[in-house]
Amino acid sequence: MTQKLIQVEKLQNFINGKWYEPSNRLHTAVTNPATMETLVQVPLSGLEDVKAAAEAAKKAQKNWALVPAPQRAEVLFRVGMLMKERKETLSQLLTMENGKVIEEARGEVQEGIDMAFYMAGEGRRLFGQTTPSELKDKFAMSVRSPVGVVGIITPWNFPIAIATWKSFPAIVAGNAVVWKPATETPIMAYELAKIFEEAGLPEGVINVVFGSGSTVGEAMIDQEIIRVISFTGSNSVGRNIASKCGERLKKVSLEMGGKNAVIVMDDADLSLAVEGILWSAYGTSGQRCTACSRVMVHKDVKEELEERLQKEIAKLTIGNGLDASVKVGPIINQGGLEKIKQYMKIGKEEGATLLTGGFTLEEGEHASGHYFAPTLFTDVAPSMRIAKEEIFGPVVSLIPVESLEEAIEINNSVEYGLSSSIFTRDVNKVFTAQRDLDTGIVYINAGTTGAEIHLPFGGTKGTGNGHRDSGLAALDVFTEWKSVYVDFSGKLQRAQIDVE
Ligand SMILES: NC(=O)c1ccc[n+]([C@@H]2O[C@H](COP(=O)([O-])OP(=O)(O)OC[C@H]3O[C@@H](n4cnc5c(N)ncnc54)[C@H](O)[C@@H]3O)[C@@H](O)[C@H]2O)c1
Ligand SMILES: O=C[C@H](O)CS(=O)(=O)O
Repeated sequence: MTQKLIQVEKLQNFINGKWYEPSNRLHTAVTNPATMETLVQVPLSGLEDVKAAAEAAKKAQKNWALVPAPQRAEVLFRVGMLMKERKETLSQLLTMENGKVIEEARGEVQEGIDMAFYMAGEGRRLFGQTTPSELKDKFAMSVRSPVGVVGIITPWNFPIAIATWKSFPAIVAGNAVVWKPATETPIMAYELAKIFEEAGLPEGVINVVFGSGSTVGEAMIDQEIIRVISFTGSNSVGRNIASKCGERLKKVSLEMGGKNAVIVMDDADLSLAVEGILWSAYGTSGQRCTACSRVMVHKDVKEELEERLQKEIAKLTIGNGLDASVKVGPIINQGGLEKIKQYMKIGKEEGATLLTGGFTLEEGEHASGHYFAPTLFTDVAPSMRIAKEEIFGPVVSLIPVESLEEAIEINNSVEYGLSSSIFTRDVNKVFTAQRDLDTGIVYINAGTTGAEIHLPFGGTKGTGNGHRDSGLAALDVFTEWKSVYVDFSGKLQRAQIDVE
C-alpha cells in the first residue's frame, strides 16, 4: 500500500517552483501512527531555506498581485479539480500519516476541495465598498490589497484542510505564501504542492519549507519579508508566536486549542445526544480542536446518558484507520499518548469516577501503534483539571448540572472558547444558549464538530486572537484595506476645511 501511494523516499522543499534538498541535508523519519512503519523522510530545514523561500515569494508576489483576480481564481479552480480527481489517494495517504479513519480523511480532503471552489468564486468578488464623498466631483472607495508575503504554520491534526483554509484565500487575494507544515504530517503538504505546480500556479507563489517549529517556524517570524503569520496549533506555541510577532509589529492570526462541551438538557432526544457525543468526542480519537471533551448533563437524565454512552462506546472498533470498519484510529505519537495517560492519573487523583476506558491498547493488532481506549469519566467537578485543560485524546468528562444557566456558566468558565453544543427540544433554551455560550461556534442538536468552510472558523478567549480562518473572514487576515479618493473637479479641494 505505502509503496504504491508514496513515490519518493525523501521529501524535498518546494521553493520558487523547484524541489530542493534542505541546505543542511538533514532529514527525519515520518511514521505511520497505526503501524509504526516509516513512510518517508522529511527535511529538517534551516534558516537558509526559509530565507530562500521568503525571497522567492517576494519576487513572485509582485507579478501575482497584477494578475487579475478572476485569473488567479482559475488556478484555484484547477487545484480543486485535481484534488477531486485524487481524493481517494489523498485520503489514504492522510490516514497513513495522521492515523484518522478513512471516512474522516475523506471528509477532510473534501473540506479542502470545497475551500478551493469557494475561494475560486471569491476571485470574482473580493468586494470593497464605494461611498459618497464629502466633496463635489469626488469619488471615494475602499479596496482590498494583498498584504504581500504571508507565512502559514499548520498543525498535524488537519494537515490538508487547515492548509487550504489559509493558503487559498491568501493566494486568491494576490499574496505569495511560505508554508511550514507540521513535521509529523508532511505528505499532505508535498501532495498539495505538487497539485499547485500541476495547476499552473506561477513559481514562487507557494513555497513549502519542511522542518521544526523552533527552527523553521521561528525563522519565518524573523523574516521581515513575511508580513503576516497565520498559525494554527497549541495555545503555548501560539502565545510565543504572538509575542514575537508583537515585538516585530507583524500581523498574526492565531487558531488554538479548545475545551469544547456538549450540554444535554432533561428534554433532549437522548439517542441523538449520544450519537453527537460519540462522534465529536471519539472521532479522530479526540484529536480535533473542536472535539467534545466535556458533557454538562442535567441530573435527571445523567444516569440514562451514562448507561447509553457506555453501551455505545463498547461497540467502537479501534485500529488502523485504513480498515473501513474501524471507528477510532491511533494517537499521533508517543508524546500524545503519554499526555493522555497522565490525565488518567490526574482524573483519578482528583476524585472523578472512571466509567470506561482509561488504558492503552498494546496487544495483537494494537501492538505496534499508539492506541488509547475511548474513555468516560463521570461526577467530574468543573474545577478539576480534566474538566479545564485540553487533553487532545478520546476522553470525556461528564459534569452533572441542575439548570441551563449552570451549564452555560461552566461552559464559559474555561480558558478556551472554540465550540459548544446543546441538545434540547425547547426553543427558548436554544436561543438562550446560542446567545450566552461564549464560543466562536455553537451547534444546536449536533455535536461540537463539523464546521462548514464558508462560515468563519475560530474561537474566543484562549482559542484565538480575534481573527478567523475560513469564510469571508479569512480574507481579512490576508488583505489590507486601502481607501482611495478620486477627485475629478480639476481643482484642489480640501476636505476638513470649514467653508461655511
Ligand atoms: N483552533 C483551531 O482552528 C485549531 C485547529 C486544529 C488544531 N488546533 C490545535 O492544535 C494543537 C495540535 O496541533 P500541534 O500539536 O501540531 O500544535 P503545535 O502548536 O505543537 O504545532 C503547530 C505548528 O506550529 C509549529 N511550531 C512549533 N513550535 C513553534 C515555534 N516555536 N515557532 C513557530 N512554529 C512552531 C509546529 O511545528 C507545527 O507546524 C491543539 O492544541 C489543537 O487544539 C487548533
Ligand atoms: O479543524 C478542522 C475541522 O474540520 C473542524 S471540525 O472539527 O470539523 O469542526
